[in-house]
Amino acid sequence: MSRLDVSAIDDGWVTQLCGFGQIAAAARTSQLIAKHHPERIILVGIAGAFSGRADVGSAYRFRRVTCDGIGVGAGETFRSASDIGWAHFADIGDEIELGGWSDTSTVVEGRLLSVCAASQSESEADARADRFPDAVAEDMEAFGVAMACQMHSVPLEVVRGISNDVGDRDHSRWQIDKALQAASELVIRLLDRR
Ligand SMILES: O=C(O)c1cccc(C(=O)CC[C@H]2O[C@@H](n3cnc4c(=O)[nH]cnc43)[C@H](O)[C@@H]2O)c1
Repeated sequence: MSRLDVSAIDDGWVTQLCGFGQIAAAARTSQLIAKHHPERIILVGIAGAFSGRADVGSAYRFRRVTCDGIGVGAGETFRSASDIGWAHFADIGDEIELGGWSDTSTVVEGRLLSVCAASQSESEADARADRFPDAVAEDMEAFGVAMACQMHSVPLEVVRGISNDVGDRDHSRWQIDKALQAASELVIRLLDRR
């Protein structure tokens, strides 16, 4: 079974699961922040890469996360919360800046797109890639975690290992172990440069 190897990470860090999808991740993060009062948080896991924008088996650290899927409509007629003039909460819109580490050398340009339902075909992936020309990868939790962190004023870093191409539903092609290994290594490098 694939797992993230966090054995090399210093004491003082608490490792917890955030759950699946934006809602579980936001609620769980808020619960964990209330319990542990962390100085900072790192979200680590896997994500899909938009074609040609990231390599399967590599890991990336992101500067910003954008929510896709909360708003009105679907497909080409979808309008996001910000598009229709709504904030998600107070001054939090569809996009949240990440970071908090002084060293930004391993941060990738381009955004992480955090979706409610993963793209299920190449055409859905292409449509999302067209709507977000600077989106590097797609995940399902980062925006929810970022929302909770923003509300609690806790800096968040997001590290995602790329396990698959966005839209690819054939799990036999996914490289989860390699992606998690790359993500572990990037987190350890990040902790060394704090
Ligand atoms: O069964 C499928 O076809 C399928 C397609 C995409 C994602 C899933 C998941 O169950 C995602 C689990 C988990 O991993 C992250 N993740 C990994 N690859 C992707 C992706 O291509 N698009 C969105 N999320 C992805 C995600 O954060 C989930 O937590 C199943």
